[in-house]
Amino acid sequence: MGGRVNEDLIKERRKCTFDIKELTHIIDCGEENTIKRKQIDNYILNIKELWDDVPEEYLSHKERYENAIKKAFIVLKVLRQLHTGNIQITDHRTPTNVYSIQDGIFRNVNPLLIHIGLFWSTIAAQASTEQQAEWLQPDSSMIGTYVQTELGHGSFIRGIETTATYDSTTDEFILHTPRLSAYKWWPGGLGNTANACLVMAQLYINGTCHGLHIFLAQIRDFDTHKPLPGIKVGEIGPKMGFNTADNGFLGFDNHRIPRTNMLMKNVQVLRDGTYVKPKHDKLTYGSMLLTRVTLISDLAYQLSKAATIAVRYSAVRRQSPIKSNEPERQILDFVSQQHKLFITIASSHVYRVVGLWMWNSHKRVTADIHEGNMGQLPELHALACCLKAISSRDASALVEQCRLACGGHGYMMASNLPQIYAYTTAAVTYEGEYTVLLLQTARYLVKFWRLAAEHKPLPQNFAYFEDYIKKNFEQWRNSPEGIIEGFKAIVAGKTKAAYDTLQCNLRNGREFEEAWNMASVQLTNASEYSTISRNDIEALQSRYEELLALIRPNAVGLVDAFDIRDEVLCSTLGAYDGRVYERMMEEASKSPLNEDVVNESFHKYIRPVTMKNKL
Ligand SMILES: CCCCCCCC/C=C\CCCCCCCCCCCC(=O)SCCNC(=O)CCNC(=O)[C@H](O)C(C)(C)COP(=O)(O)OP(=O)(O)OC[C@H]1O[C@@H](n2cnc3c(N)ncnc32)[C@H](O)[C@@H]1OP(=O)(O)O
Ligand SMILES: Cc1cc2nc3c(=O)[nH]c(=O)nc-3n(C[C@H](O)[C@H](O)[C@H](O)COP(=O)(O)OP(=O)(O)OC[C@H]3O[C@@H](n4cnc5c(N)ncnc54)[C@H](O)[C@@H]3O)c2cc1C
Repeated sequence: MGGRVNEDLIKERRKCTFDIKELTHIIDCGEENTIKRKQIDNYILNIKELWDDVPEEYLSHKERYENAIKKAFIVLKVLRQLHTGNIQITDHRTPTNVYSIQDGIFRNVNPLLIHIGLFWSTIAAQASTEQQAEWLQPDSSMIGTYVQTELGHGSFIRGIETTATYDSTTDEFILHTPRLSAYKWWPGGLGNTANACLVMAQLYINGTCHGLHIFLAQIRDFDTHKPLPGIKVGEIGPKMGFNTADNGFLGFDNHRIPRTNMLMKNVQVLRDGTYVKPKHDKLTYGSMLLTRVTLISDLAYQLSKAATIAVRYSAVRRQSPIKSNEPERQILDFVSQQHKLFITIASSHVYRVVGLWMWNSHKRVTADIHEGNMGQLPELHALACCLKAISSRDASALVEQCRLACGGHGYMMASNLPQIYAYTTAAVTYEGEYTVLLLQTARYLVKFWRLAAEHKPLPQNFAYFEDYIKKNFEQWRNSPEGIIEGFKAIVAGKTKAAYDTLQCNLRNGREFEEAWNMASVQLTNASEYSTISRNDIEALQSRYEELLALIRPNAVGLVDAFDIRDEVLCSTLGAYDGRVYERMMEEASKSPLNEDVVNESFHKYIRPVTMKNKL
C-alpha cells in the first residue's frame, strides 16, 4: 500500500537520540548477521506464491491447512537449497531467521514446524552415526514428527503406555497401543502431513521394562500417503491457535519396525536382545531440553513483535487531551501506557539475551556430555525448566497487555495481536507445562538448600544460601549489584520456606511425595524475602517513573530497531508507515460479508420477521 508515512511517526523518528541501526546489529549479534538476515528475508518474502489473496481468517479449517501446506513445501524447498548451498546468499548455519519470517508467511504455524524443529534435531542428537547417515539425507522421502504425548499422559511421561516389545525371532520391535488412553495425541504435523515419526514408547525385552525410548516408525506409504496396516492416524480438530499445524492422533496395532529403528546413539539393543544402558537415564529427554532452550529466544521474538505493533499504534493513536484545553494527545504520552509497553520492550531484550546465553550453555554442556561428563546436565535442566516456564508465562501476559493497550482495535484479527497471543500462550503448556517445570527447578533448589541446612559444602553457585543462613546479606542497595543481591535473598528465602514446610509435613508423618505435593504452592510461588525497605520501594518507584520519561522519546526508535518487516508483523496497527485507519478500512473491505450489498440471509430470515405485519 502506497502513501505518506504518518506525521506523528515521522516526528517520533526525528526525536530518537540513538543510532537505530547500531541496536539492530546488537540484536542480530553483529552487522554481518543483519545483512544475512535481510538477504534471506528479501529472497523468501519475494516469492509471490507465498502470499494470500484472501486473509487466512476467512478460510475453512480444511482450506487453511491446504493453504499452509502449499507454502510449507515452498519454504522447505528453499531451506533445502540453503542447506545445500544452491542459493548463494549466505553461509547461514541456523534456520532461526527463516523460522522467524515464517510468522508472516503462515500468519499461523508452519505444519512442518515439528518436522524441521524436532524430528530432524532429535535424529541429529540421538541417532547413531550410521542411522544419521541413512535418515538425514537431504532428499529423504520422510516427513516426520515428534510423537510423545498421549491422550492420558502429557506431563508425567513415565506414565506413557505405548509399548515397544523386542521380538528376537524376527529382529523387530512391535509398537502397540494397549488402550484408548495410550493413543498419541497432539503431535504437530501428524494429522495429515507426516509419513514417519519419532515415537516415545516403553521398551520391553523378555518381559522386562527398560523405560522410555525413542523409535523411528513409518506410518504412511511414501507414495500413496495412505496409513500403513496397523496404523490409525488422524487430526484432532480446531484449537485456540496452531490451527494450521494439523496436530494429530495415532494408534499402533502391533506395528512392526526393524530393531535398528530404535535411536541408538546413547543406548542400544543388540541382536540377541542385550540391553546396553545409557550413561545417564535422562539423555532420552534431550530433545525437550533443547526445545525449551530454543523457545526462550522464540518468545523474546514474539514479544518484540507485540511491542512493535503496540508502540507504533500508540504513537499514531490520539485519544483525550491531558489538560482539557489542549488537543488530544498521542496515547503514548500517558505514563500508564508507557508502563504497559516499555516493560514489553525490556522483557524482549532480557529474554533475547538470556536465550542466547542458554543456547551457548547448551552447546557447552552437550560437548561435555559427548566427552562423557554429565556433571552440568542437572543445572542446565533446572535453568531451562524455569526459564522456559517464566518466559512463556511473561510473554503471553505481556502480549495480552499490548493487545489491551491497543483498545478495541487490538481485538481485531487484523491487528495480529490475538494470533500472537494464541501462539505464545500455547508455549505455557507445550514442551513441559508451566507448574510442572517450575517444580523441577524447585526440586533442584531444595536439594542444595538441604545441603546448606545441614552445613555441608555447597558449590560456588549456591554460596548465597549459606550467606542467607548466616544473615550475611547486605542491606538493599539501589544498583544493579544490589538488585542481584535482592534476588538472591528472595530465592534463598523462598527455598527455605518451602523446605521448612516440607520438613514440617514430614515430621507430621507424611511420606515425602505427599509432603512435596502439600508444599507445592510455596515451591512455585515467590514470596517477598528481601532486605528492601519501604523507603527503598518509594525511591525505586520514582526512579522507574523517571526512566519511563527518559525512554519515551526513543520508544518508536526502540521498536524500529527490532527491524521486523511489515510482511512479518501482518498488522494494520503496527506497520512502519503508521497508516492505521487506511489499512483497517482496506482490510475490512476484504470481509466476505461486504461482498453483497444485501446479504441473502436478509431475505431468508430477517425480512419475514421484521416485515411480517406489513407485507
Ligand atoms: C520456515 C522454517 C520452518 C521451521 C524452522 C524451525 C527451526 C526451529 C527453530 C526454532 C524452534 C522454536 C520453536 C519450537 C516450537 C515448538 C512447537 C511446539 C512443540 C511442542 C512439542 C511438545 O510438546 S513435545 C512433548 C513435550 N512434553 C513434555 O515436555 C513433558 C513434560 N514432562 C517432563 O519433561 C518430565 O516428565 C518431567 C521433567 C516433568 C519429570 O520427569 P520424570 O518424572 O521422568 O522425572 P523425575 O521428576 O522423577 O526426575 C528424575 C530426574 O531426572 C531429571 N530430569 C528430568 N527431565 C530431565 C531432562 N530433560 N534433562 C535432564 N534431567 C532431567 C530430574 O530433574 C530428576 O533429577 P534428580 O537428580 O533425580 O532430582
Ligand atoms: C499447541 C500444542 C502443541 C503440542 N505439540 C506436541 C507435539 O508436537 N508432540 C507431543 O508429543 N506433544 C505435543 N503437545 C502436548 C504437550 O506437550 C502437553 O500438552 C504438555 O506436555 C502438558 O501435558 P498435559 O496436556 O497432559 O497436561 P497435564 O499434565 O494433564 O496438566 C494439567 C494440569 O495438571 C497440573 N499437573 C500435572 N502434573 C502435575 C504435578 N506433578 N504437580 C503439580 N501439578 C501438576 C498441571 O500444572 C496443569 O495445571 C502439544 C500441546 C499443545 C497445546
